Amino acid sequence: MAQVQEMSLPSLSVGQDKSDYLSLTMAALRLVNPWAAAEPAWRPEPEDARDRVITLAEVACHDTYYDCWVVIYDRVYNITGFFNEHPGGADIMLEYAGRDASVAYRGSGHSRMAAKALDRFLIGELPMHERMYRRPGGMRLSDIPD
Ligand code: HEM
Repeated sequence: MAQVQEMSLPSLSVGQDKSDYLSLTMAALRLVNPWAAAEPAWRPEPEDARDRVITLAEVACHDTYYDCWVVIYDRVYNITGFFNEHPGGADIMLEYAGRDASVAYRGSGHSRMAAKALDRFLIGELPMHERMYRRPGGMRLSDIPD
């Protein structure tokens, strides 16, 4: 019995490579609960990534709970991991995964605080020819009929 313990836990002893211990722990967590050990819910985008030009076709590829981009006023946001934090709930946002959510966002009467919250998810903007709002002569939401 003592022999089995020595053989099965060699990398857990003090002084061994800590990364082995960490990966073992993460693997064990994944077995117990696959979501708990997944990637962190939200990670800030590097500053320069915000200047990226992202097409609607690329946005459309990110249309799941685990990988979700939306377009709001011609800007592209990666809201993966924000679902459970959203005061309006996850389902409502998931409906717009990979799509333009400008009208829904506007229609829900979001506050300035919400607009500020958006900023942390910004990853880029649409090319000029795909924009609806932020271009010369672009649409104004107040012009949209009821
Ligand atoms: C994508 C980025 C979004 C962010 C950062 C965001 C953020 C927020 C925040 C901070 C609130 C709290 C109230 C406020 O301060 O306005 C809120 C509420 C709400 N959001 Fe969003 N939201 C987003 C997208 C959406 C979308 C696409 C919808 C779709 C309709 C939506 C629907 C709602 C609703 C219905 C509420 C009101 C919840 C309540 O008062 O019970 N949100 N959101």
